[in-house]
Amino acid sequence: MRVKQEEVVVGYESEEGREMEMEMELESSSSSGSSGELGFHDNLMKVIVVGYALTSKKIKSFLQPKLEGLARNKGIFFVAIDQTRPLSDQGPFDIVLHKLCGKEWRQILEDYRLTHPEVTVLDPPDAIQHVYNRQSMLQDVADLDLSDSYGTVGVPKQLVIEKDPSSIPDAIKKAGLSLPLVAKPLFAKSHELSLAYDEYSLQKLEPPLVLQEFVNHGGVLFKVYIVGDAIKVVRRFSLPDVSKRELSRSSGVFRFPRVSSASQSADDADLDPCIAELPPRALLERLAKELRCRLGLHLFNLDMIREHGSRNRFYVIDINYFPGYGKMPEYEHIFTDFLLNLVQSKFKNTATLC
Ligand SMILES: Nc1ncnc2c1ncn2[C@@H]1O[C@H](COP(=O)(O)OP(=O)(O)OP(=O)(O)O)[C@@H](O)[C@H]1O
Ligand SMILES: O=P(O)(O)O[C@H]1[C@H](O)[C@@H](O)[C@H](OP(=O)(O)O)[C@@H](OP(=O)(O)O)[C@H]1O
Ligand SMILES: [Mg+2]
Ligand SMILES: [Mg+2]
Repeated sequence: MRVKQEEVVVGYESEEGREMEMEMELESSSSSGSSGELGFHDNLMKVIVVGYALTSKKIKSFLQPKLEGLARNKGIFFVAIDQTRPLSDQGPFDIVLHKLCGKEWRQILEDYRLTHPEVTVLDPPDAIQHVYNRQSMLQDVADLDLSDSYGTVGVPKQLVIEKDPSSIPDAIKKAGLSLPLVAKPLFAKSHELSLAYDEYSLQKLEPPLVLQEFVNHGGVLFKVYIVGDAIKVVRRFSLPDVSKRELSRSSGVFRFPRVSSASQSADDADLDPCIAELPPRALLERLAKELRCRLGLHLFNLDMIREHGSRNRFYVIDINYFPGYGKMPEYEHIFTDFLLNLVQSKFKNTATLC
């Protein structure tokens, strides 16, 4: 029997009814070829229903046919959440995957988490809010102050300008920030970035802002994607270094509307090995584990740069919740295994972020 995915969505009178129906779907899909990977096929334990509430842009980039196909082979079904209906009337879900804005939506999710502790909501709205603010997002990295034999990880010096732009030159001097500076909107949903060569030009910008020291890093950054325990790193081109000479000769502020997304992969580029060498695996594992725990998130990425000329002095400059996993190599396998493990460990009562 072939059950269309939309039919899997609603209307099971009992959990057993839903499982029976989905097992049939599983049997029919496994006869057309098994992935041979981690899955529930062989013992027909339980299928996993993942309700998702995502923008159409995110659905397009993330929920690609290859992901859905691989998931189905592992017994995972993605089901669109209907935002016009109560969440409790839908599903039942094992996992809720979401990235939507708004206070009202956050409240709906919070209420649902309280009334449905058996469902894993990826991730808790409060933890997501914490990384949507460019001041709080880096605080945990600063507190961690990671330093071991593999290297050090910090954050660039920064300050927040809440309101009055005329206070900027004094605030910069008082905080002892060195030029050049990058100015970013305090709220990370906005991606406009400006690079300032002097403190006075920054008065043109509209607070609330974060002003951050620009760190020379050879024009290459590392995107560290985290999906639960899994880590994948890719290289991307970034803003070029600013020399002392250039700094002394220039002034003004240069605006970049969406510098990060526009930048190309640097994985296949012919680069100086001192710049291109990926951060040490052991350092990334420690960092990811600590941040998963401190941030209370399963799904995020870090933008990391290596200070140019240093051996392994790294800075985290940005943290993004539920980033563009479609650009992460092998994300389909990594993500589906993550969902399986999540449900299995919840079932065995061993689920933990830390
Ligand atoms: N402190 C810094 N030093 C050097 N380069 C920086 C710094 N901050 C930002 N950049 C550069 O500007 C880019 C955009 O900054 P950032 O990642 O903070 O913005 P974003 O809009 O949140 O990006 P994303 O699309 O990853 O969410 C970075 O990818 C990097 O190239
Ligand atoms: O994966 P990286 O290069 O870090 O960039 C991501 C941004 O950080 C995310 O904010 C984008 O997702 P949203 O458009 O859902 O915010 C996300 O959009 P996408 O999922 O549509 O690709 C990416 O642009
Ligand atoms: Mg970024
Ligand atoms: Mg960002």
